[in-house]
Amino acid sequence: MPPTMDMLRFATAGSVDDGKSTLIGRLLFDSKSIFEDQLSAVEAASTAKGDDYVNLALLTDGLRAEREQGITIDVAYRYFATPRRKFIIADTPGHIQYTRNMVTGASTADLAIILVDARKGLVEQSRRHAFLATLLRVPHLVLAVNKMDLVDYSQEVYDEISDEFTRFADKLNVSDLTVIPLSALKGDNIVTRSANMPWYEGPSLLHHLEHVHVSSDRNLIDVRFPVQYVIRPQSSQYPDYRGYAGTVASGTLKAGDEIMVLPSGFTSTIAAVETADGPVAEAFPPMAVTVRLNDEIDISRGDMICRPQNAPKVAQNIDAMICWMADDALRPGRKLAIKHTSRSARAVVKDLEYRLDVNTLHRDPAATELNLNDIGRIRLRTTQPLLCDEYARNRETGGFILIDENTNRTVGAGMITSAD
Ligand SMILES: Nc1nc2c(ncn2[C@@H]2O[C@H](COP(=O)(O)OP(=O)(O)OP(=O)(O)O)[C@@H](O)[C@H]2O)c(=O)[nH]1
Repeated sequence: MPPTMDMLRFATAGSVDDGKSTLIGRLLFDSKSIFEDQLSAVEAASTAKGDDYVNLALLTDGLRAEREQGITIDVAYRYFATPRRKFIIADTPGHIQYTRNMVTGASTADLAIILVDARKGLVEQSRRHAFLATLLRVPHLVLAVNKMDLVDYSQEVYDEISDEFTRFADKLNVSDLTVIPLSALKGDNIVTRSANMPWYEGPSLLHHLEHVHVSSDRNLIDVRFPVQYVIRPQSSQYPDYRGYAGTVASGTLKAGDEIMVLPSGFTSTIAAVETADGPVAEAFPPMAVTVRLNDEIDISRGDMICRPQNAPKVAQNIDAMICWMADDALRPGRKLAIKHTSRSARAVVKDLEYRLDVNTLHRDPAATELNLNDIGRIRLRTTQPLLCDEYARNRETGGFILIDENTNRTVGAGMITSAD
């Protein structure tokens, strides 16, 4: 099995105080990946607060505070591992600008955990999180019904929340949903099945995270290799060396494959695929590699290597779902910078087709603007063609971000629905 396949990236989402920090702390703690010194600091802080247990939220919050001293990073990534798998958690602070954070954290995730407080049941944000996760095509969704200890581990409470959420998820076409009752604080159903909930027959959270099948989620069919750098050492030792470096977005590449380069349309065959550690027999997503070709053709940054019979669209009219992330509203006529794969261009918003009410899934075609955290469908015209696919088919070549050219801030995340 390829080395990157035993890794799971997941994101957590929940409203304030649902227990996200406690859950992440618990996972890190129980998988023994907390550094001893951090742990003793947490113990000291917990004792100082008069808690009679180690407050794991302090750990996550402490790490988060460190990160918040830097201003540009919205999402912190944490790592832990079990003998079965490596895990990357995108920890997205819940309160402010949660759409922005969730989009950032979930856009590359294999799985999203949506937390709810068992005492409160589903709230508006739970539906929004579920909607965003499906909009971002996160392949696996977990509804974690937390704080079960505070509802006497009641099956009735759990069933009601689980049923209501499952009905909502059906409307969204969630492809894989798992609902787990747990207590992040007490550790029920986190690593092992809890004796407090004998009526629950599913897996513990960690067992599910270790076993959920993700390798088939990756698109290994459509070859898409956006060129990030052209490497020409210009040294007398390698006078003719020319390589194209980038990250495989989808598909597999190996020596001998016929390829086409867009937008030029020139064709060639792959001479070799190389990494920092030497040549490899095959490259697959998300490997960072350098591709060499058997013909000398003109290729620059932002070009795309694909297969002659399976090419992305070359398009300037882009229809997309947008999550708007800025305080100032998005209106038709606005000009923005667009970043798509390794390509940058400028774009103008031609039309706002509708704004979506995430709770009811109702479309409002009369809407004239998108405000902070709004989701809607827009039409863009770009100055240069994008080499793109529909997001439903390819998360890498179907996604883009919009940037305000005055402030250089990311103000929107887009998922292409069609392009011509
Ligand atoms: N009884 C009980 N309390 C819990 C559980 N999980 C979290 N809590 C408590 O709920 C409160 C909020 O937990 P946090 O982990 O800080 O919540 P959060 O969602 O991360 O909140 P933010 O970091 O502010 O977004 C804390 O007092 C926790 O100790 C649980 O399973 N059972």
